[in-house]
Amino acid sequence: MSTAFTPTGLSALEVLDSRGNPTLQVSVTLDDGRTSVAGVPSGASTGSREAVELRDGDPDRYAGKGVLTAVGHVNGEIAELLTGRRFEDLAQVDQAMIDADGTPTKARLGANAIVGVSMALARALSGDAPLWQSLAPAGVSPRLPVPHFNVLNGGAHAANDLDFQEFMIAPVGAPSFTEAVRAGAAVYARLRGLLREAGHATGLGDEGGFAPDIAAPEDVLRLLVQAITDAGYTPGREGVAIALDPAASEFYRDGAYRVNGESLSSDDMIERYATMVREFPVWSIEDGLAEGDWDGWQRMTDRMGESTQLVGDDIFVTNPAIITEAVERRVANSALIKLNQIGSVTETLAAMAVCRQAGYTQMVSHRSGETPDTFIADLTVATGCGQLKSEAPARGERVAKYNRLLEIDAAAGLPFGLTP
Ligand SMILES: O=C(O)[C@@H](CO)OP(=O)(O)O
Ligand SMILES: [Mg+2]
Repeated sequence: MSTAFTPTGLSALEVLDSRGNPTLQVSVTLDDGRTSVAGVPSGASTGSREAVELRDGDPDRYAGKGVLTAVGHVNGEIAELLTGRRFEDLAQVDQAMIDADGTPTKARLGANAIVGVSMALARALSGDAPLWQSLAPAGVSPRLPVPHFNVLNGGAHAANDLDFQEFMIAPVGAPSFTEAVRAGAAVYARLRGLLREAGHATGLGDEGGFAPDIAAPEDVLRLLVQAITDAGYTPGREGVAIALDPAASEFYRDGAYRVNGESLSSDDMIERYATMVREFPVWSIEDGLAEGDWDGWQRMTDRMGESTQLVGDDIFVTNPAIITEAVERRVANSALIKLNQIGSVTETLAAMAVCRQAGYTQMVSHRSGETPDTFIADLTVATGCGQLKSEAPARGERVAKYNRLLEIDAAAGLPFGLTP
């Protein structure tokens, strides 16, 4: 990405995401004729410090509100800013958009507009090389990730009574990416069977996981262990482990965590997780506590950080400055990485660099509202972070990411697994 270039065409249009909400598709052309397109994802359980996704009119973003203002900004102000101008690299373009926006949260032009342009440009700049190759930071060895399949949905992603948002299966011990995908698909299929046999509904949540009416997280964990075993795998890090994203900000109200009718303090909640980790093969917990509960996070890291991956999502929002503060305060030991949470490719790579330097692991993530765009598959490989969550192996927009990784695996034969 070191050769200078000039964008000659830039445009956006409104398309639908996987939840049926409007989002942007951005197209870019460069002076040497390279073109590319990117689709912008959108979250439902968002952190309050995320870069601002511009929606038209009503602040109730999920009432089918459009993105025409953001589309207009790409077609108007951003196109005017970038086209015909010579740039040295993507970082320069991203900075130009950040400066033009002028707000700390990309609220004026819209993080959805800016990140779409940034992703489309990164892809155009890769030219004939695979995107993962051109995104790879110096000194980092590309790697195929352990896929994290969200096979059971609750919280803001499903209409059931389950407070925890995501129960993921993670084939940590698989010998290859292909085998990991097979394991994910097999356990998912077996889980469907178990739910049916128990008389539960097998309707799907927003991310393709099942959304049965099971209210206690421990009951779900029991079921997952059964599904893993029945599918012929060993539950745990040597086979198929479990990762949780309770998305605790969503059930934290008036200073207490509300889980399955109980009202729990931070310390109760930590105790509950410690028991889960002891009794079930849970290897990773994302957003175990709420985004504002930094003291609780510190205590949880103290208590569990040695043995369990503790991932910050809502609390970190892929923000390099917030992650830096977390490192200083010994909060969590891992960060979830979402491009649209910070709003540009350059800042996403910067957040991952902060993590690498601090010894924090990283898990690249989709959003609950997705498009078929596979950018995150390449980003995961490029940064060698070893973990991706793109959820259930059963919906086109999720499967697209896994299929892109299978393609990369077949073409490049890279190492697989968690960072050594
Ligand atoms: O909480 C999360 O990690 C994400 C993705 O699974 O959900 P959303 O995109 O709704 O924020
Ligand atoms: Mg999350």
